[in-house]
Amino acid sequence: MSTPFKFVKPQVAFVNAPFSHGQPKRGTETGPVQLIKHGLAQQVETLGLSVDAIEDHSGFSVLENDTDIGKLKYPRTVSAATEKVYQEVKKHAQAGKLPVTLGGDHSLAMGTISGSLSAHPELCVVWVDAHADLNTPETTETGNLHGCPLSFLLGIAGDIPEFSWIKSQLHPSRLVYIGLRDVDDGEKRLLKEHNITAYSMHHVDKWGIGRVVEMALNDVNPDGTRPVHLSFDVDAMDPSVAPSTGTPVRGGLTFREGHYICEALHQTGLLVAVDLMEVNPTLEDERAVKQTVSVGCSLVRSALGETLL
Ligand SMILES: NC(=[NH2+])NCCC[C@H](N)C(=O)O
Ligand SMILES: [Mn+2]
Ligand SMILES: [Mn+2]
Repeated sequence: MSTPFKFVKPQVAFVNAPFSHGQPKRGTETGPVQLIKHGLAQQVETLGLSVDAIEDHSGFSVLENDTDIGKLKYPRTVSAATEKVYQEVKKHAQAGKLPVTLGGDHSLAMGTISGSLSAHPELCVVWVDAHADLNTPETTETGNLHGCPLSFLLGIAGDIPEFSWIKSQLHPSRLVYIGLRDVDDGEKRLLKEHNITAYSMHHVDKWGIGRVVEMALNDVNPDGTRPVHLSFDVDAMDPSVAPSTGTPVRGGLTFREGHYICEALHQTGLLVAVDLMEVNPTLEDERAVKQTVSVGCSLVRSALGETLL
C-alpha cells in the first residue's frame, strides 16, 4: 500500500471545457465562461490557494461527417474533445496541481478521470449525479455519450477504435455514486453485475448525508490512502437548487447536502481533481441561471476548502 497522500494547499489549475455534443441541448459550452465570469477564480484565490492562468480553448470543434457509431451520437467529436481534456488534466496532475474542470457535459469525465489516473493510478472516484452515466454503446437508450463515460473508463464499453486513446481502466471497486435517482434498466443491471457501490437519494433520506459520505469513502478508500477524484454533475442537486441543467430530475440533493459532500471530501485531504459538469446557462430564466452558476461556484469553493466557520 502506498503512503497516505495529502494535498494541503495545492496549486489549482482550471480546465475550461466548453463542450456540449455529448448530449442534445446546446448551451453547456457556455458553462465555463459563466462560472469564471461569476468570479470563481478570484473566489478560490481568496481561500488562500494559487490559481494558474486559465488557458483558452479553440479546440472543441464539431467534426464534419461525424456519423453515428451504432447508437452513439457525435462519437468522433466527443472522443476528440475528451482526449484534449485528458491531455490537459494529465499535464496538470503530473505537475502536482489540482485540476478543476468546468464543463461542459459529463462525457468530458472520460478525459478528466483518464487524466487523473495517469498521475494517480491508485485513484478512487466519487461520482455525484442524478444519473449513473454507466451506459455502454449497447445499453444506451439515447445514444448520448454523457450517459456513457463510466463504461469507457471501467473498460466495459467494448472495443470502439475511435475511443482507443482511453487506456486507463478504473476498477469498479474504486467507484462510488451519491445522489442517484434516474438510472436506466441497463445501468441497474451493470451496477449489480460489476458490484458497484451506489448511494441513491433513498439512502440519503434513510441515513442522512453525513453517514452516506462516510460509508461511501469507506467503500472505495477504506485505508484513506487513495487519492480521490470528485466528479460532480450539477443535476445531482435538486432542480429547485440548480435549475439550469439539461436533464433535471426532481427529488435531488438540497443545497446543504451538495455542499456537505464537497466539504467532507475536502476534509479528507485526498482530493486531487474536481469536475463540475452540466451547468447550462442557456436553460431557464435569468434568475435560474444566476442561481445555478452561483451554486456551481460555491460547490467548487467547498471542495477547495471553504468552511462555514
Ligand atoms: N450526465 C448526464 N446528465 N447524463 C444523463 C444521462 C441520461 C440517460 N441515462 C442517458 O443515457 O442518456
Ligand atoms: Mn446527471
Ligand atoms: Mn452526469
